[in-house]
Amino acid sequence: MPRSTIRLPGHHVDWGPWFRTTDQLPETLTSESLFGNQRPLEIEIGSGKGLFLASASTRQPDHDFLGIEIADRYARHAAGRIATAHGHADPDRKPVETDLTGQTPPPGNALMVSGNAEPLFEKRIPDESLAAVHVYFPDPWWKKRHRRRRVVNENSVRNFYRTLRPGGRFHFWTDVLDYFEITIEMIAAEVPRFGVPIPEQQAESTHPLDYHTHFEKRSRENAIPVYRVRYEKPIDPGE
Ligand SMILES: C[S@@+](CC[C@H](N)C(=O)[O-])C[C@H]1O[C@@H](n2cnc3c(N)ncnc32)[C@H](O)[C@@H]1O
Repeated sequence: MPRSTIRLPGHHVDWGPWFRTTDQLPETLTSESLFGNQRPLEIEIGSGKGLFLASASTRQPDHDFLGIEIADRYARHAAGRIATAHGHADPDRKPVETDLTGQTPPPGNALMVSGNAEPLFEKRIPDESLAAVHVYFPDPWWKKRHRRRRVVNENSVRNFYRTLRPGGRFHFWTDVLDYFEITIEMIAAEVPRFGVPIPEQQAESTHPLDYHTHFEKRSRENAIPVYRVRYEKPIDPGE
């Protein structure tokens, strides 16, 4: 489904401190280097419009959340949504540019990065450092010859397993049955220590921003089935 042109945050939202380009990031990505604290760190790959990150980070102030989104305009839009969710929107704010230098520390427990998650997971996230990895409704790349472009692939699931701490979670939701089935088989073959996928439920929504993500909302409004699972890294990964 083609994506509509996305709005950038307005001047009334001070979103710059919630946004980074990849070259503004510290070399190693941890709660300490990104947020200056020791909270458990959760990463979402492909945050789209940022609904999950905005709601999860306000719901769980004792965790840090990093969203990585390759489409720059979406990453900026998502930073605006997060800033708004954390009360950094003011209709009376003067129309001044927000700070996009990456110098202002994130004012809360969430940060949006504009860039490709794959190289970041390859080298810049320490082993056993993450509390969770979230991938919701990744681009399907339907054609067989394009499947290697999927963000959940042999290499990325090995990196998810490596970077999750014992007990850490990998959440994977999709409305593409083929992606779901191939991924479940592939994880069983590539990272059998992840164990069996655990089905996840989505509660009924009471208002439009109550959905887990925008694609979840779209799927449910169109009665499209959604396949939702999580994996948990064993507490003793040697077992
Ligand atoms: C189908 S959208 C789903 C967005 C959101 N998760 C949701 O459920 O509403 C998939 C998103 O993943 C992003 N994406 C694709 N490949 C990526 C990558 N390698 N790194 C970061 N983001 C990526 C796309 O730009 C797109 O915004």
